[in-house]
Amino acid sequence: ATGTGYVWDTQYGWVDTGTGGLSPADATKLLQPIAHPFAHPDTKRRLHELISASGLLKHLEPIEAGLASEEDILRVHDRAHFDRIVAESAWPKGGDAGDGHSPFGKGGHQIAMLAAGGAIAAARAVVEGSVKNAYALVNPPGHHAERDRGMGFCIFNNAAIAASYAREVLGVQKVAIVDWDVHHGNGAERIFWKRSDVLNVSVHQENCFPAYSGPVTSRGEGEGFGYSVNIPLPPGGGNAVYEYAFRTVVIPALRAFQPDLIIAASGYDASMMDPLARMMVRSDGYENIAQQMLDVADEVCGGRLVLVQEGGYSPYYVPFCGLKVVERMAGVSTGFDDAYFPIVSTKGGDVLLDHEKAAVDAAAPLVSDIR
Ligand SMILES: Cc1nn(C)c(C)c1/N=N/c1ccc(/C=C/C(=O)NO)cc1
Ligand SMILES: [Zn+2]
Repeated sequence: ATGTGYVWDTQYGWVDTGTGGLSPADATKLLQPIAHPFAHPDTKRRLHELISASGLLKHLEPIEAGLASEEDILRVHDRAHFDRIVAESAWPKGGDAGDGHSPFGKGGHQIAMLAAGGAIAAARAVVEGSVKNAYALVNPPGHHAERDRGMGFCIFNNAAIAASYAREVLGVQKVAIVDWDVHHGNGAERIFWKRSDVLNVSVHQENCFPAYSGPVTSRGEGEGFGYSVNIPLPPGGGNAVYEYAFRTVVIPALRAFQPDLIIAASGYDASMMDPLARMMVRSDGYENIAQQMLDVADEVCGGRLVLVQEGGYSPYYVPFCGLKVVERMAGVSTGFDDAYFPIVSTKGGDVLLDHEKAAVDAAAPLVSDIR
């Protein structure tokens, strides 16, 4: 198949993230209400609008999100979690995903079901071959959501739900989930912790969020031992360490696993301008890892690659990072540059530092336990 599928739904721009940055406004703590909380949906709406205004949208195959079914959600999440989200979604001001810092508005369960449905629709289009690869620009994100609870702005684990749908409904045998959001992909890791037919690889800033989650020693259990790969990176890493981590660990892990489908939890919060982490990746750094993923997908699974949007909190920079990634997926150049490149290009991250190389080299031997 050729063509790049694209999922966006207007309601992804309607996620109500409340009045606080991470903590809701609280006069007793002098926490003021804020117009653009960290997880405000405008950041992802701006990425969609840049994809549209740049002309790239015309080169993409639109894929309808549709609501995931209860059955789709329950392949990954407990009934109790699902029922609580639906119940709190009926409250006048909505509820919380599960950590007290992840609010959603009234009717928010519907948008979360659309996000999971968008990831499913993208995976289905790729597996059925109506497109070669696909970008699911979904919201709210999902990679922190575990079976029994949401956290870190995540309600349902969109990528894990798509992976389970591909395996149990579409008959895909081996799925790899590669998470380059800057925060640890704890959700899919826990969900597939004991499985060896889903490989989970997470590249993240060490100890950023969840706290103390995703050390290199966290490798899975039983049948699943070796099929959770964690590459924690020291703060301050930029293009160089991400290029090195993908070239020397992530891509070899995918070659060893030989998946039938690759799903990427694609967040842009490792960027030079993100408020919720301390990495320094630029748009050209994201282009590089995207190209490495496209090449290995061509090599091992006929190019079957689905990117599912996760985090990314800079309304300035997420649009340009995402634009460059989707351009690479579609093999199209819009002719528009990263408008922030003059600002971010002189700030470093281009040289692999010894302690960064050491952190990646610590994870390299993990690949030998993948078959
Ligand atoms: C502070 C604090 N205090 N407490 C108790 C909690 C639960 C706190 N949450 N911190 C957070 C929550 C979410 C993120 C990023 C999520 C993301 O982008 N994932 O991809 C970062 C920090
Ligand atoms: Zn993140």
